[in-house]
Amino acid sequence: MKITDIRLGMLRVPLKTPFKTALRTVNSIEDIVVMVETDTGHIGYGEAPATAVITGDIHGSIIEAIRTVIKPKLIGQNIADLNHINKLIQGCIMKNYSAKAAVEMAVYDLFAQSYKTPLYKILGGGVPKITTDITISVDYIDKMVADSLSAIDRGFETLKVKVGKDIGVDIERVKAIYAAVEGKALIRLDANQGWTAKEAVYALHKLESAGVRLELIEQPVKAHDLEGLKFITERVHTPVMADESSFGPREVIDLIKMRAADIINIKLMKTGGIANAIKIADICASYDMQCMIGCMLEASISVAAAVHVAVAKSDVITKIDLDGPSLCLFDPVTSSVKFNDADITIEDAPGLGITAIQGLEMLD
Ligand SMILES: C[C@H](N)C(=O)N[C@@H](CCC(=O)O)C(=O)O
Ligand SMILES: [Mg+2]
Repeated sequence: MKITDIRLGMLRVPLKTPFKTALRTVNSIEDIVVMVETDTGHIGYGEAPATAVITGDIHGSIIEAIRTVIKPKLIGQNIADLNHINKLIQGCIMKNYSAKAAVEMAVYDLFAQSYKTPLYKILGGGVPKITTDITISVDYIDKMVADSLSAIDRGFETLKVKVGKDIGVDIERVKAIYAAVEGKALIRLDANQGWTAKEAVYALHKLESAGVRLELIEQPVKAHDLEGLKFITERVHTPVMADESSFGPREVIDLIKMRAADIINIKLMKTGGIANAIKIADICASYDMQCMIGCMLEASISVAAAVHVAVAKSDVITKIDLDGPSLCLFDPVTSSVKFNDADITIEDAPGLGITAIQGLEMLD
């Protein structure tokens, strides 16, 4: 099975409600879809969101990186040579992790299709059923409480509560949500780099001493502020998770050696794809460290790839934040990965099992 072409499309999906974090507000998903075509007629699918504030990637850079750098290296390559192809993708251009991830997951899709097997089985197997949290966007306190209660009504048992806007209001936001959902849902916080290290310690001590039990705090400080992350990790009981501070395996090794965080959030758009995500999971496992697998604001093609990774590495990936499809007004993708609010399952079909994408605009 040889690669004959790589085609691109744009997938637009409106969100149910605006997605608001300390970094940005978004009303719809607009992702680049990658289709890797082969001489056997098989097509592998991938997807890349333009999360400029986190990865630096924009639509134009994703398209250009794939068209002008990655594609010429991959035409003619045999899908059976998966590791060789991965090396070409990772080595042909610096950074551009979302473009690399989208192409690499399409190649993995084809590799698994060539064995007529679901991707997670090729990655090591597992039980094809996981449970995700749901994001509660940062907003007025009453709105966040109402959103939390309606998420619980939809069956979500873990809420990823966005903070990081204003430390005083953030403390009140979390107290109010905790009072409303205590005993019904677990709360994890994500400040998306919005606090200083001292503010984070202050806020977490206030919350801890008020009896608010949090599962974890994700990325309280700026991505580059590893010393700040360590300062917080050493001073609070709440586990600290690195998100924007950890992209690839090298950053994760640095964070572990510094003891700067307790948990790592793996995202395919930060690692540049599945191979590095698995590498990070294995590094963390060897240090007895847990991981989350997360997503950007992404539709269900790339999130499906993350679901396959989560299932195969469930020994170390113990926390799931794959709520992109649940935030969408509808799912335009038909695949073997079924997103049913908190419950995500994989049916038995080769590769990522994608059979149709509604409303895809071709870019070439
Ligand atoms: C969508 C997911 N729950 C999430 O919050 N992901 C990111 C933010 C992604 C984005 O801005 O697109 C995170 O910070 O964990
Ligand atoms: Mg985060």
